[in-house]
Amino acid sequence: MKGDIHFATGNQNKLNEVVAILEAGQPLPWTIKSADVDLPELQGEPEDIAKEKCRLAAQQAGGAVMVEDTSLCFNAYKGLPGPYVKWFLQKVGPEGLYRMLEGFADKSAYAQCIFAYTPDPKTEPLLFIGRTHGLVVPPRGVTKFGWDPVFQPEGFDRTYAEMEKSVKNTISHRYRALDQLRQYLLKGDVQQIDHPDVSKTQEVVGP
Ligand SMILES: O=c1[nH]c(=O)c2ncn([C@@H]3O[C@H](COP(=O)(O)OP(=O)(O)OP(=O)(O)O)[C@@H](O)[C@H]3O)c2[nH]1
Ligand SMILES: [Mg+2]
Repeated sequence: MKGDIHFATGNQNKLNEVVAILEAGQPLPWTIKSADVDLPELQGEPEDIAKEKCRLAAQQAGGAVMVEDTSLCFNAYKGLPGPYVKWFLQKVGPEGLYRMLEGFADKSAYAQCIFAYTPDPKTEPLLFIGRTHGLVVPPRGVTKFGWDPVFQPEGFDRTYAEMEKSVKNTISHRYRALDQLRQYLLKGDVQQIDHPDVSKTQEVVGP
């Protein structure tokens, strides 16, 4: 047992998926704890956002920390709304996201998840990027998680929202990024330096 890694997020749906993905794969010799820290919505390129988010989370949480930032990127919009999809979703909902592409023949998009991991607050975060390509379609399926009803991954005739979670969690942007982080943690010589001191933490995946 190597210690704790805090997954800092304010999004319960992300946490549920991360737990399910980690539990379905090769076990990690770390305990993953959730840290409900309030992270700012930063601006810029997704890679820079994920790194800075990780630095801020590590300062709050101490010890080893992972965060993720998710983008939904329309090819017709050269990658927008990208990391700003959260605001678009809040204002116009999934239906409005689909309508943004109404005048465009190209409805292709990709979902991108970037995990950033640091073993301690002083170390530059490492990035693990996962993309799933697909189409933006009129909403189908139960709206439980953000834009899931309008994203239909390549090779499927169902949207993320219509799929079993166990299927989404083997092809999703989140799975693809988290699996790389898992491989890194299993192979890498990762050492924990500080002991985390977060008040709002909860063990979610044990070794
Ligand atoms: O339908 C969805 N399927 C997904 O798989 C998914 N992953 C993220 N999202 C949404 O996209 C925005 C990302 O913004 P985001 O990365 O800043 O997340 P967040 O602010 O909710 O949490 P966090 O930053 O505290 O971790 C937020 O609106 C999330 O709800 C998803 N929606
Ligand atoms: Mg956020």
